Amino acid sequence: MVDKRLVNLFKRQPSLKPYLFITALCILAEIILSLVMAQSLRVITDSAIEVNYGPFYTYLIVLLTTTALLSLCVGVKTFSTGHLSERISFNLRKKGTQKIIDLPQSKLDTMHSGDSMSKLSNDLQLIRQFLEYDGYFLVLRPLMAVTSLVYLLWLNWQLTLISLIVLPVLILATSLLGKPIAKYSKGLQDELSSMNNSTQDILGGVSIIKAFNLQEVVRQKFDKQVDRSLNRGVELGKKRAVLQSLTVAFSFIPFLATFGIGGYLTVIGSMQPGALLAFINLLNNLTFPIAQIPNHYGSYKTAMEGLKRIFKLLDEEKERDNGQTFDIYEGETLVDIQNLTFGYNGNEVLKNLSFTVRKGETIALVGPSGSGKSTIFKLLTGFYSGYSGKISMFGKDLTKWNLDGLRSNISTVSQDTYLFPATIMENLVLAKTGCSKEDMVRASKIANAHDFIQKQPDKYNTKVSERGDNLSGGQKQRLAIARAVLKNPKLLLLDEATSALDTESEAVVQSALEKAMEGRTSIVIAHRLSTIVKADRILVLDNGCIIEEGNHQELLAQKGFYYSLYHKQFKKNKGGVA
Ligand SMILES: Nc1ncnc2c1ncn2[C@@H]1O[C@H](COP(=O)(O)OP(=O)(O)OP(=O)(O)O)[C@@H](O)[C@H]1O
Repeated sequence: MVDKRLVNLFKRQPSLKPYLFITALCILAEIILSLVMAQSLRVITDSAIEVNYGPFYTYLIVLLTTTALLSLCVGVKTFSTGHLSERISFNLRKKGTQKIIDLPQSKLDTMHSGDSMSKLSNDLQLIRQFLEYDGYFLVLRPLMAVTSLVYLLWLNWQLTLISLIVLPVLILATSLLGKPIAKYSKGLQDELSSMNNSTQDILGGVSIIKAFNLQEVVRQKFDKQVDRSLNRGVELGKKRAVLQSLTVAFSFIPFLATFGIGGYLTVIGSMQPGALLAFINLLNNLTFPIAQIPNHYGSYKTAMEGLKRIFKLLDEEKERDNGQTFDIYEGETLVDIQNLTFGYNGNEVLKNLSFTVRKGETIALVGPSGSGKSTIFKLLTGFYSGYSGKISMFGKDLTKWNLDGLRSNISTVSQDTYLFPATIMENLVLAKTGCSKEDMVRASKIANAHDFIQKQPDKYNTKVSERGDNLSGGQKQRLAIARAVLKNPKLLLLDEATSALDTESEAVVQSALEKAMEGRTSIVIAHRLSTIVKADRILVLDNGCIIEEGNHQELLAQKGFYYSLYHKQFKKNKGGVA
């Protein structure tokens, strides 16, 4: 009955055991105290009618003590369930975020960030609410109902059976209505998740939306999504409303029966007034919990749906963390690729590639868009696996490398530069923990970044805003180059896409890239003629195959694919962007 994962949540956190124990004690105490309270009411009433002061005062004290203990119990229970729910939801959030960091890039590329956000916010909130409130009552109320029933039967079994004649109808009605509630809750969670995805997409692409005047289209699409979620929410609300009113209606019938028949029995002297009072008091503990159980159960189902979605993320396989970090490599061939074939989802993108990169060389990758240049980078850095053929990095097979170890030897400057919302200095030093200020300034100078950093309001301590919006595209790229240089890598992977920059900025970035490459081994996805001309070797890719290889002059002399690419793309840009 109880979801195994829920049990495991507690099992995995032994530090929560004391709080679970306290919560269980509170449940037990509440049950016992409610029975004591009913019994006290009974004796107090009867002894007052019989003018018997001894038991009257004794039970009055018992009643007052019980009330005080019940208040204490509620306080302790609120603290312990609050603690449990917070600890568990924080732990899940921590693990979920950690898991996202640990996922392989191939998995991340198929996920939507909005969906992950939904798991770590909406779903977690539902779990938190359940653990803090409904979970407690889902255990307490059935137990309370059973003990109250036993006490009622002991008090007057005939009246109990008559009063509870409608109980099966109440249980049936509430459980029948409880099922669709769980179904609608799941639908609502899925809708909320896809709405989160859209919000994330809108936030990420707001400038494009404005630039292309897509506000109305996006608004309408989003409105439709909001309407769908709203309808689900309204439907859920309707079902809950029917459930609530049915519950109230049915739970009143036992009281009416008790008042009528119990009142009559009291008048004719077959039942003591105190017993009637105790009966009514405990009847509340029986019918009310039963009526509420479907609500708590609905919340349980919703929370378990959320937990299932979170566990789906937590159960994803991590990027491999095995392998070795090898010592400094003294050989000449840094990269050796033999018969490399690779595809995404069964579509071959790289076909039987073989090439080497020797120490100190600059290799330029050129080829039409979609020919597989960036994919080579993704494989060399271990972001994607599942290739056939052999990739040897720094003298060792890539599969033998520990990925952190491998990546510590490589710096990548990609087309999209990501800067963290932190200071410029923090963004730079993450490349090399413990580097000195001098190292950082030196790297920034190589990347043509030092001068513009000095002009920022707080120099190296200037805060970069979200997505680096307070910096120009060229400045962001130069910071990314500085970060790459600061790492002092054995291999530099550069994507030279400077097309988004104006001519002046592009020249500064280009010179930064050239300085970064000096004296290093680099593979460059080349877009500029100057880079291609200076490259030791050019690999010409088309449709995932290396179709030509050589330096600029050799390739021109071949008058093949490169020759026509050069005339179509590079020559007209004369040192500019392809
Ligand atoms: N994560 C992915 N999932 C599925 N297909 C992908 C993925 N990444 C790239 N591709 C496909 O692989 C092919 C090669 O892409 P790649 O990015 O390597 O080309 P490229 O030569 O770098 O292109 P460009 O010069 O435009 O950046 C393309 O057809 C692309 O659609």
